[in-house]
Amino acid sequence: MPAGPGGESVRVLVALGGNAMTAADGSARPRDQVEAITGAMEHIAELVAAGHDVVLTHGNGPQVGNLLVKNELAAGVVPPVPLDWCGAQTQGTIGFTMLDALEPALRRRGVERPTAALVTRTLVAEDDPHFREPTKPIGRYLSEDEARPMIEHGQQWEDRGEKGWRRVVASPEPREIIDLPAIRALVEAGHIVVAAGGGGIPVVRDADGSLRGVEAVIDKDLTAALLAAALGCDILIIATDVDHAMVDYGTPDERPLGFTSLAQMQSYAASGQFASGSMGPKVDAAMRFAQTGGRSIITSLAHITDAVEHEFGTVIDTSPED
Ligand SMILES: Nc1ncnc2c1ncn2[C@@H]1O[C@H](COP(=O)(O)OP(=O)(O)O)[C@@H](O)[C@H]1O
Ligand SMILES: NC(=O)OP(=O)(O)O
Repeated sequence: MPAGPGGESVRVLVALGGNAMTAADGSARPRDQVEAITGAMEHIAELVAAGHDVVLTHGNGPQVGNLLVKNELAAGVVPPVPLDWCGAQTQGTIGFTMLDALEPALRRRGVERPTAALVTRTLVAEDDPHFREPTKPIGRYLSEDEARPMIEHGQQWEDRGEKGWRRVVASPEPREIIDLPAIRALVEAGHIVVAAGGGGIPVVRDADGSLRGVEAVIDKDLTAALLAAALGCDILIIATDVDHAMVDYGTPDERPLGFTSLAQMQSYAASGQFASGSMGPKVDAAMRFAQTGGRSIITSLAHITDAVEHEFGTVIDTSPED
């Protein structure tokens, strides 16, 4: 019998980190991406084969940053496209690559399910203060010396610790998933859906009601929290490259968080335990979904079935004292 923590089949939204779709050293050649995604889809197929109703979303930080650089470098030869177009292109590329890998992984487990990857728009506010203060790291890590000429050229880069420097771009708050009705219809019709990749293509609504893409990269974990609540998911899994969120991370006293009440997590977050641009938004998204009454789990991709069925990872839930 397929089982969630209480022995039942559950609806799970899995948000896959952009890093899970590149080689361990960050290399993003097409074959690195196909290989990483193929590995990731084995874990997804295992969760589906266990009987759970799975919806997928994914990051695009490494990919959208690389695409932006290609556009900038080729600007004298072919017309460059804006960042929101780059984001849309990553949804297409990552989406179809996920489906190509997921379908055979399901078949090997005797599961036949229709799949779909949906180009998804996410509404943001044009006056969102995050347009003025870029926070979203994208693309490759470079040394400070390599980043310096780009900074002098007007780009914003940030010291991201031991991995190096990374370009940062605007990342407005996701307000509404425009294509939610289509996602819901496909999910209810039994499809395994990949949606809202890279947090969704950021769009603003003009006075006449029409939508227009804007240059930004939305945090996919924050959109995932919105999507999970809108689809009535029981569990949001934020799958990344660490088994647990940790406190005192990177110090000799670091320790993994297991089951943690929402109130306790809020207190850790308020004391600055989770780095911005990496674990910070994951914890933020996890807390937002827990606040809607769901269960959020932050863990590594390899442990997603364990996370659903045996509460592995950092599990955030409302407990009676919350
Ligand atoms: N408190 C923390 N606990 C665990 N990991 C942390 C913490 N703070 C920062 N990190 C870093 O966050 C990374 C995961 O975030 P990120 O690289 O953005 O993942 P993804 O691409 O999977 O979305 C981990 O590899 C780890 O280096
Ligand atoms: N858009 C986004 O959040 O991508 P990453 O998960 O790759 O950072």
